[in-house]
Amino acid sequence: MPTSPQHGPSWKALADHQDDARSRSLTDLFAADPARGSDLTVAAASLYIDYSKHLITRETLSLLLALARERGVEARRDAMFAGARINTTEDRPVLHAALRLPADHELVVDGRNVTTDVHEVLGRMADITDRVRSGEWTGATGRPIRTVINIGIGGSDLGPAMATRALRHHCDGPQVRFVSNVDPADLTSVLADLDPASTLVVVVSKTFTTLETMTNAAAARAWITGALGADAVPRHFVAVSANTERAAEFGIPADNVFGFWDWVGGRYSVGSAVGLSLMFAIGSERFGEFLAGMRSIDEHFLAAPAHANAPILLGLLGVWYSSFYGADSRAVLPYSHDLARLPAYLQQLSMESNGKSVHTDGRPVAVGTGEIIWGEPGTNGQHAFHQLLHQGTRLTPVDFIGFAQPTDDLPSLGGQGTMHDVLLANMLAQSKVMAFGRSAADVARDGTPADLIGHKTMPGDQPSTTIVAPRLTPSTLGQIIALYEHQVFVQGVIWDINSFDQWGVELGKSSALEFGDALAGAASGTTGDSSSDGLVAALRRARTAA
Ligand SMILES: O=P(O)(O)OC[C@H]1O[C@](O)(CO)[C@@H](O)[C@@H]1O
Repeated sequence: MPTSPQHGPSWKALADHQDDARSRSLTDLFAADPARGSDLTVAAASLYIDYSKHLITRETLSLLLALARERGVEARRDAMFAGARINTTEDRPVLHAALRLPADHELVVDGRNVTTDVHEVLGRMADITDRVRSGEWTGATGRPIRTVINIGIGGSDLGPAMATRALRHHCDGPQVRFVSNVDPADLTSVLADLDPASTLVVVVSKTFTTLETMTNAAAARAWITGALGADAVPRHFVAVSANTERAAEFGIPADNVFGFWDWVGGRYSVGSAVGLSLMFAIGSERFGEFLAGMRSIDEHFLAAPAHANAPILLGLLGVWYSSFYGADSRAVLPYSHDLARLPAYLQQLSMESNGKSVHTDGRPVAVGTGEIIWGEPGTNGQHAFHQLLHQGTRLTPVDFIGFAQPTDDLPSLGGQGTMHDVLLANMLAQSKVMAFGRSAADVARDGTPADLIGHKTMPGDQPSTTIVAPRLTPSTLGQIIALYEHQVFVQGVIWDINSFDQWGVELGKSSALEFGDALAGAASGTTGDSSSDGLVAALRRARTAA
């Protein structure tokens, strides 16, 4: 049984080393080690990752790598890829990596070759995708499908929604829209300009019990049947679920149900049938490239030695800041407008996975775990929250993500270079300024009045990783997703937490049902606390107010 990480010799060595390392600025570290800008980098598939602007020395790195060895990261990784039941609280294997295995790769779990099952579903997905995109699949009145609506939430929404937006340039199928929130404003606004006769609804829910999704799906069914009659459902609804019985009960015929398995966590499911809407948008071939991109990072994670293994290095850096520096959050700043939803996607991936406070055996965790992930596309964030990153008091590691080649480009204002160059120049400038800042002496040299020197001094030492890819394609998007998946995994192993359950969200779900009754006036008495009682009463009063 793994011990708590802080009891091992590597943790102690890192804590001692950190006392020493804290006094060294990034400016000092680069001056003392001019090669670090090229040495502290790692290549993974087509990603080039610079981690030189972190508050680490080469000694820190070797101590972190010793921690990874001590915590058995590589053995745990191998166990995950082999199908061991590492999701212990739910007694399940964790096999999202099997979703991108080639068809001839055998992986037997519980007596079944899971790759056969995966490719059977991928084949069915490709078949319906081709029929919808070609117009062969028609709605109940014989009209081809022009719009697909993905109804799902959490992992059944964020992955395909983020990826469909990111791959806008590769979308040449029906228009795909996403509905997730139980706020009726979401569904209503999405349906507003649509014709039911040319709309296909994909209901995505691993459990097929999630209240938000079932509510939206029922409302969408009423919208379809209201216009086209009850018999229209099989022509206008398909389902993606690990619970095929429930999907059938909803009225979706088995032929229209695309399964996946309990060994795929919701937040790790974009490569499964959960990606069906994405496949409708980009086609099955590009979806295959997306999976191959993920696979290329899986292979890197499996084969690269730890010191050159991107997910291991990035996972260790996440632990370094969360557990040793007490950093609460990490900003993810894609310098790509098409990746606008990546921070939201990574919020679920990381926070639902590692937002845990007990070890795998249920004992409380005594070190900082989990990271708050947030961010906006560059350059928008620069004019909103970067001030805090530049001159605030908090240590906030940053991930910059940029692409050498643009998806769109226009001439720059000055006519020199292009807007994409301006975008990239801003990314590079932000990572430099955050790292090295500007000293008081430098500010004073400019003739700045003494009373403004403190205000204009930039402390620097805001650490960052920069991830660069040639271009935003299905493959590179898949690579970025898999990189983060495995980073989250590495952190969970080091902290010895189960990154694959999410018991914490259950209580809120059952509590919401009770409040539903209270708001409707169906429940009598108290909700159990005076604040909630007051809020229910205020909402009920305000409903009847003019
Ligand atoms: O796909 P389902 O079963 O509807 O679940 C949706 C989401 O709800 C959660 O279970 C909890 O928020 C997520 O893990 C999951 O992605």
